[in-house]
Amino acid sequence: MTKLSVNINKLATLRNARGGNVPNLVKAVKDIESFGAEGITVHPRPDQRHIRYQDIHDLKDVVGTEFNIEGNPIPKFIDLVLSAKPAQVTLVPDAEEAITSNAGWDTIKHKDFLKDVIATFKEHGIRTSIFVDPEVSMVEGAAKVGTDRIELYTESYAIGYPKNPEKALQPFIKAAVVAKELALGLNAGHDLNLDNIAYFKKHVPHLLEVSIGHALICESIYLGLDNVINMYKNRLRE
Ligand SMILES: CC(=O)[C@@H](O)[C@H](O)COP(=O)(O)O
Ligand SMILES: NCC(=O)COP(=O)(O)O
Repeated sequence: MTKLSVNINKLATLRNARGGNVPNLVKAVKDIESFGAEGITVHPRPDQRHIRYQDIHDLKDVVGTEFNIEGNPIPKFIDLVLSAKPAQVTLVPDAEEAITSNAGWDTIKHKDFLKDVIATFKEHGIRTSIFVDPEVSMVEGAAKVGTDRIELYTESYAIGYPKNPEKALQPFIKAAVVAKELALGLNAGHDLNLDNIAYFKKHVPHLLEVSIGHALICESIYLGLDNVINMYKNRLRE
């Protein structure tokens, strides 16, 4: 079964836009989980443009499903995650000024750093995942740093899907097969949406979790949050 983890970054963007506390993230998380989400994902960036560090403290005892905290493992991020003790931490090599996540880890170049960071989180009982491009060499490098899971960065699939779904998906199928052979759990995310998720789920084996945020929140403006969450879940069950 592939779990749906809802990324609430863009609810925080909306909240911050007016300087108040609407939408209230605590209420939103409770509602999103009641609608059927199987996880909550947040990505506190260094500039706290949407999810703030305080949000993590406010949400850590509210999330009743799986809490997944994503981010670049700078020291203050590591301290934040260790204090929150989420179900999962996903390491993302974001440049601070990046408008969004735009690359997976070079798990060969950063092997020693990733080994140390992952060991720290695992010592504290936190499941680890690292954000990687769908490249076999990067998946093999991920296995060598001791991570529990990888998250395949799906932007290239989202871009290629409308033109040639089969071609866009090939690297992800290969990466998924290798991940299984190396006993790595498989997550995926970035730019997945209601149009492209079913084909991805149908053809990529061993997929444990997808984390979806930007498209899901935008689709919910038209179709409603409860309805959209269940539309994703139905597509993940096909
Ligand atoms: C790692 C990834 O692709 C997303 O989880 C990321 O959280 C999106 O970040 P923004 O919501 O800031 O675009
Ligand atoms: N890890 C991907 C994620 O959490 C959400 O990415 P997106 O759907 O906002 O592109």
